[in-house]
Amino acid sequence: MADDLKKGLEGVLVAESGLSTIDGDEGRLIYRGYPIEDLARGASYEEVVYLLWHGELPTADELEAFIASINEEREVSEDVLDTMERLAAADEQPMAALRTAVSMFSATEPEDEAEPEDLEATLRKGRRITAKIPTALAAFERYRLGEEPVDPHPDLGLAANFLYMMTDEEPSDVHAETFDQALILHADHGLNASTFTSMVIGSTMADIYSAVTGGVSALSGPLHGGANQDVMEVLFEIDESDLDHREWVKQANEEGRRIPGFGHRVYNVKDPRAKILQERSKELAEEGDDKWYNYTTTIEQYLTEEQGLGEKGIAPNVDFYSGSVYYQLGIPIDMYTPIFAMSRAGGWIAHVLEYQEDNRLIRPLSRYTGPEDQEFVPLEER
Ligand SMILES: CC(=O)SCCNC(=O)CCNC(=O)[C@H](O)C(C)(C)COP(=O)(O)OP(=O)(O)OC[C@H]1O[C@@H](n2cnc3c(N)ncnc32)[C@H](O)[C@@H]1OP(=O)(O)O
Ligand SMILES: O=C([O-])CC(=O)C(=O)O
Repeated sequence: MADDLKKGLEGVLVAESGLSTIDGDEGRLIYRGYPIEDLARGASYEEVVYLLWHGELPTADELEAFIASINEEREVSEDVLDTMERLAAADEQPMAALRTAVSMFSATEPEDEAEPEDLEATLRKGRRITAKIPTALAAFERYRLGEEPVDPHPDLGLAANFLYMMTDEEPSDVHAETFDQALILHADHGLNASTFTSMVIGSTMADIYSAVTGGVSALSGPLHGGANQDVMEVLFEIDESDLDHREWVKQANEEGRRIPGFGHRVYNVKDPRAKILQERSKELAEEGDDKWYNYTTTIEQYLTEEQGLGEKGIAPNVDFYSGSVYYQLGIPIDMYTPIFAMSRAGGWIAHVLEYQEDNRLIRPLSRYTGPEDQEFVPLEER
């Protein structure tokens, strides 16, 4: 039995994958050989999902067919809508509503009899999940606002359509493009905690709905996707405090409080996605309110240079700048993590498909530290 314990599985190699790779020292992220910067600049979210699922960028015809096959699956059942309405009325968190919705999608899965080994069927189910997540999430938001859900817009892509369904207004080109880029940047990231969760579930040959529901659950935590909401909460806290934002951060740091959006298991330098989102945040700030952009850049500079976090390899991760981007797009704060899930679903599905092609049950070991040789005492004698 191996006896070297790797807490948090740090540095443990558990699979081979052709999907994405990270250079944590150089700050590079690559999806199937393409630098994230090129994809963010030139592709759409749907193109990137096609790339992840099929291994190659689509031709124009392939993309058109792929988008059509997603768009025709956008509707969610009345049961899902009713549930979103009830959860909104009960003041449930959108991430919990999304977890419930994804789990419910399987009730209307037309291929629920397909064998788990039928990866073509899994791919089609993956398309249905990808198509329905924005609809369910937007409906939840509409119900929270006391409004009726908005039907999907047949002419809008996944990113723009989500903003449209949430607000009942077609987004500007700048907003739609920025949001599409954010989705691209969040689509995949090696064996992060939520992807690994989906893979573990997939490795039991459970269905893709279970794997994605598990991914949503794992992403929700503040150490993972939940940090994007926390960043904005911290910015509000700073704004409301009497302290200047540098002083606030200094004090928080001295109190041992972790700054959300900083630090990463793999990156020792600034996350390349944070760099792109920072640029987008700056552009949006130039159009409107530059307060949040200024806070984030000053805090980054202060923590990295003056507090020396940079030297320790603790730098902004993707969550640090996504919050101020989404805020400037007018998206409610508790929607940030569900939006991350909306994008990452593409990556979860890709990893499950890839792993199940040559599946082996994931089942690591733990070292037993409990007592030995206990003598059982019957209940009535205890
Ligand atoms: C999409 C994503 O999931 S990106 C990550 C989103 N999460 C966050 O932004 C939450 C804040 N960050 C963190 O909590 C961590 O950096 C994690 C969870 C992301 C990574 O955790 P790990 O790889 O396990 O690192 P670990 O928790 O061991 O920290 C290593 C060192 O960096 C320090 N550190 C890590 N993150 C931070 C932070 N945000 N602020 C200050 N110090 C930090 C730790 O205190 C520790 O210092 P020490 O060695 O002196 O004790
Ligand atoms: O890779 C990680 O551990 C976390 C992360 O940045 C992501 O999932 O995008």
